[in-house]
Amino acid sequence: MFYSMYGHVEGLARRLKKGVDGVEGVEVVLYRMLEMLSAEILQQTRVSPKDDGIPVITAEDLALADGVLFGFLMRWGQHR
Ligand SMILES: Cc1cc2nc3c(=O)[nH]c(=O)nc-3n(C[C@H](O)[C@H](O)[C@H](O)COP(=O)(O)O)c2cc1C
Repeated sequence: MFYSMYGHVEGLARRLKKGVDGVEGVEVVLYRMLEMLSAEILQQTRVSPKDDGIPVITAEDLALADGVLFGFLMRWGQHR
C-alpha cells in the first residue's frame, strides 16, 4: 500500500510488485492510501492524476494480506 503525489513512490511500488511477483507462491496486490487532500489543494499543487486501476485500500483488504509493504513520501518531515 502506498501514497504518492507525483508518481515516484508509485513507480517504486510497481517495481517492487514486479520483483516480488517473481517469488513462487506469492502474489502482490497494489493498493493506494485514501487521499486526504482536497480537490482544490490537489489542483494547486499540480498532483499527478491517479491510476484508477489501483484501488484505495480498506481495512478488509488489509486483513486478507499475509504481509504488507508500506510506501509513502515525506512532506516537511512528516506524513499525515
Ligand atoms: C511539499 C513537499 C515537501 C517535502 N518534504 C520532504 C521532507 O521533509 N523530507 C524529504 O526527505 N523529502 C521531502 N519531499 C520530497 C518527497 O518526499 C519526494 O520527492 C518523494 O519521492 C515524492 O514522492 P511522490 O513522487 O510519489 O509523490 C517533499 C516534497 C514536497 C512536494
